[in-house]
Amino acid sequence: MAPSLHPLVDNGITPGSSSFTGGKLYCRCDSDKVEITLNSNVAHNHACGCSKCWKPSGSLFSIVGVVPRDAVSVTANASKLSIVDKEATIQRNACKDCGVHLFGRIEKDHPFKGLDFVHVELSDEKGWQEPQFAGFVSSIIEQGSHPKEMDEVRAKFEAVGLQTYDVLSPALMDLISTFTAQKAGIRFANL
Ligand SMILES: N[C@@H](CCC(=O)N[C@@H](CS)C(=O)NCC(=O)O)C(=O)O
Ligand SMILES: [Zn+2]
Ligand SMILES: [Zn+2]
Repeated sequence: MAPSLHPLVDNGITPGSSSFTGGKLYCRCDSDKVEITLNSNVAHNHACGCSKCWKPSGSLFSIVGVVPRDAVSVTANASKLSIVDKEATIQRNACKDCGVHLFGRIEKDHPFKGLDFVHVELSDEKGWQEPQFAGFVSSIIEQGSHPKEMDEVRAKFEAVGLQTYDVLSPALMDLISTFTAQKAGIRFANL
């Protein structure tokens, strides 16, 4: 049987709603769930194959998008949250009991500082932006996927209309490089 990429991808992509303005995320504990309120839809939602992003069990990929950090609040059971790796660029706040990552925050100087990383499958609401692309695809090999399965994995993404990349999409890589260039003193006209 072909491996599951992610439940939000395997059977085709459901488009989100441009008028959707946010909702709540919950961890997967049976009781005393951590609750996060997002006052925004996500942007740049995508599949990520890296080893650090939270994935549902049985899935090869995470689905992760960003929201302005001002749009994120912990509205219940904040005491259950703990940062997975304080040294990582993205400080992923996970539920200590069920392991789900509720939000990832960047505190250091970085092009994506000010944006929090979230997984919209933790919400019951419909309307979240649909995945736009698949990134860090080759990284699944580092977690045990066979190199010979990669053609099939990329073909499955392409069949549902998602482009695959081995880092991020060109638009996001351009943003990162623009930030790096500006930090080095390069000034671009009309930007
Ligand atoms: N091949 C590496 C890639 C890790 C990586 O660079 N992940 C990206 C996408 S989430 C990133 O921005 N990481 C920053 C971080 O995890 O803090 C892995 O799978 O662990
Ligand atoms: Zn939990
Ligand atoms: Zn990732």
